[in-house]
Amino acid sequence: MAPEVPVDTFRGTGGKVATLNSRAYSKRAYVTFLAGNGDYVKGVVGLAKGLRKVKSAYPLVVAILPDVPEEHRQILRSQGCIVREIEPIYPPENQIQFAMAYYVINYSKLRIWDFEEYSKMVYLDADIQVYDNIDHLFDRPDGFFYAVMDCFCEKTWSHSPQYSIGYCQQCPDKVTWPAEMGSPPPLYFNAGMFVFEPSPLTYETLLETLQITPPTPFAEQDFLNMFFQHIYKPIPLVYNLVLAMLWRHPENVDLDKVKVVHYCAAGSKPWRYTGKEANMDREDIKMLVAKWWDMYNDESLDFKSDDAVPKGDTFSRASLMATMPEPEMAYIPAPSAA
Ligand SMILES: O=c1ccn([C@@H]2O[C@H](COP(=O)(O)OP(=O)(O)O)[C@@H](O)[C@H]2O)c(=O)[nH]1
Ligand SMILES: OC[C@H]1O[C@H](O[C@@H]2[C@@H](O)[C@H](O)[C@@H](O)[C@H](O)[C@@H]2O)[C@H](O)[C@@H](O)[C@H]1O
Ligand SMILES: [Mn+2]
Repeated sequence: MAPEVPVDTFRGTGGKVATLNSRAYSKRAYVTFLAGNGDYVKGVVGLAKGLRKVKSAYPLVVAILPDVPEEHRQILRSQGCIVREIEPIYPPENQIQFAMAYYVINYSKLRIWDFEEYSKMVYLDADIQVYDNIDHLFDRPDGFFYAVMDCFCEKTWSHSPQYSIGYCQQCPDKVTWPAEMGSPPPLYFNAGMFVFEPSPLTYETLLETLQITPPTPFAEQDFLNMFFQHIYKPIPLVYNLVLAMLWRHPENVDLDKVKVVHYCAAGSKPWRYTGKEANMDREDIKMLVAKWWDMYNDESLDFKSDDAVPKGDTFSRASLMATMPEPEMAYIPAPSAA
């Protein structure tokens, strides 16, 4: 009986050759975004260690702006990250004032659609931590944009009609959208985490559309919500717990089930946490910040060169595949001679 050769084995010699749909085997990766020479690099290190702890099968790509210092780039490489420099993206000239200044650099996130060597990516902000394996998100059907719904109740939304009437998509029956204000806003996602497919065509269209779209308060988050409105698919909150949900919609949160925590509430960035801002003295916030630091300080989670091929029974074929070159051809079991 001819030896069985796993169908998705990478390049080899001999045996009958069959081409496979290369998309089925194209690369997947997590991706985050880093700008500046400040302490967000700690967020990326924490994220890299968190993904390692949950045994993610896919690498972490870090899209960095040119202002990220070499020392920080080295730290990221030493943690097994794939560091990719990108050029900044600015919204249309003389209209920047309409976006909250703090968010303008986030338009540069759009460069990740240009990472066309990847067929599917999961974007995660650097102030996000992954506490449970979420690799299965890569298997969601292609052709959609997956992300978690945001909340409109924080003061950061005070510019919006939703906030002015107390409407939030997290509890649409509490304050119903008044007919005189037209139809309720379409479902709106938080852009700190999303599942997407890089593509040259999408990338080109994003940039062209951006040039004719006046900036708005939540910058690239508003823009992405407008751009992907028709293919946006909400995914459960466990994949991106926007911390304000803990005090704004506690009925929607089961902390024991949460897989991904997004430290986006004012004062909640673990690496600059003081506990002084509103809600930051809550026991659940203190627990989540401590959990982030435990992960960040856990030296057993530092990248080691043999990490590429995990040891022992914890290793999964997917993780081996993630470290193997993309199969250009594959072998199917040669017909048995017997
Ligand atoms: O000085 C900065 C500000 C932002 N970011 C990146 O941009 C993302 C979005 O900003 P932030 O998470 O602070 O926004 P929030 O989710 O808190 O609104 C961050 O997570 C980082 O990945 C960065 O690298 N350096
Ligand atoms: O550039 C706009 C940013 O908008 C989002 O953050 C906001 C949003 O979540 C609001 O709903 C909250 O009220 C607010 O606190 C929070 O900062 C994304 O997390 C971030 O990645 C980025 O896209
Ligand atoms: Mn964030």
